[in-house]
Amino acid sequence: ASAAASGMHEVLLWARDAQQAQAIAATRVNARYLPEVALPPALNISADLDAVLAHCTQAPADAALLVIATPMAGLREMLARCAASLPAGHGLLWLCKGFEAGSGLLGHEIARDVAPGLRTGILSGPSFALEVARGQPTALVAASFDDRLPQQAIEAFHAETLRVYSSADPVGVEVGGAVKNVLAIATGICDGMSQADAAGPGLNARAALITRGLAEMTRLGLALGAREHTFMGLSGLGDLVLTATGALSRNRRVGLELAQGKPLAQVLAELGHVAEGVASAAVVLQRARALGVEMPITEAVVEVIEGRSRAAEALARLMRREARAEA
Ligand SMILES: NC(=O)c1ccc[n+]([C@@H]2O[C@H](COP(=O)([O-])OP(=O)(O)OC[C@H]3O[C@@H](n4cnc5c(N)ncnc54)[C@H](O)[C@@H]3O)[C@@H](O)[C@H]2O)c1
Ligand SMILES: O=P(O)(O)OC[C@H](O)CO
Repeated sequence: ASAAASGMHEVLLWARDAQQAQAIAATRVNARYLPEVALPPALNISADLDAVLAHCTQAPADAALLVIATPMAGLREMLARCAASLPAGHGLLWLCKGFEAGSGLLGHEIARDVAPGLRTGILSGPSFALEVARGQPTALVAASFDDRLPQQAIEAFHAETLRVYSSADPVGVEVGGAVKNVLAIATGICDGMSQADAAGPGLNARAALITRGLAEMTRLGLALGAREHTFMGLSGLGDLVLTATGALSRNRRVGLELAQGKPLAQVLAELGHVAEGVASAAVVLQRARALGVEMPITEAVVEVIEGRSRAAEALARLMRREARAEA
């Protein structure tokens, strides 16, 4: 919202917590989630979703764009509420990266269920919110089955410090965004073990995890109907490298702290933000198994998250796997 409001558009930010919305409007700072960033004066803030949606309906369908920025757990409800209020053909993007716990669905599959009349898609790619909000250079990808929606995203967000590419492969873009979170937990665990023991896994192991992680992300994506080259792009390799190695990643931090032996519940309580890879890991594995896709790194992450393996055992099991062709 901050990025768009710095441009030429009218931007309305909805927050579900009325007190928080009031505080943000009064102080121009989101003290709980982005305390370092001063919000643009042009940004309007409201806690009344019906009023926000009614305002959107006044604009022609091609001139207004809704962006859902909740965790994956809130996407279904938000899509349903938007679909109930917006006229058919309205454009809507989400930023959520994950598989829905329970249903095991990706965002575009949920949208097909609950918002079939809207033109929907994903805005994804390597983008720590803090850097985007500070105006640090970032490249994103907007993906949709609708051919006009990526262009709308470009018109809304493409600017001097934010490049927006378009993609017609929402499946690949969503698989990349969801699986990289699980792989960032894996590299966090690996790096946490390296920090604890100089004779433990090191930088070679991290590079191997990222590369073989990309291979398993691609295998799942192809089985779900994605295009292979998407995984070499911003939402695949790009977001994987960022999240697996970047100190701002919450998923990576979960892995680092699990490697220190902290219980998952404590790690999540201290984090205070969503780490989507935690909820997505088991779902990724479930969908992979249903499709006959092997995802050994994801399997190791699930074992550690569920407390069935210690990090060292999970790594040893990965190393004992039979030799195979790289491709
Ligand atoms: N933070 C980042 O750098 C970043 C970058 C790109 C994409 N994402 C993705 O965006 C999504 C949100 O991440 P975040 O970092 O903002 O999470 P966060 O935990 O920091 O903040 C989540 C926000 O959503 C609100 N929220 C939670 N559940 C909700 C619900 N059911 N309905 C409405 N609001 C709800 C919370 O009150 C909070 O304001 C995730 O899927 C994440 O993977 C995050
Ligand atoms: O902090 P993370 O691990 O949720 O990652 C944030 C973004 O998805 C990075 O692109």
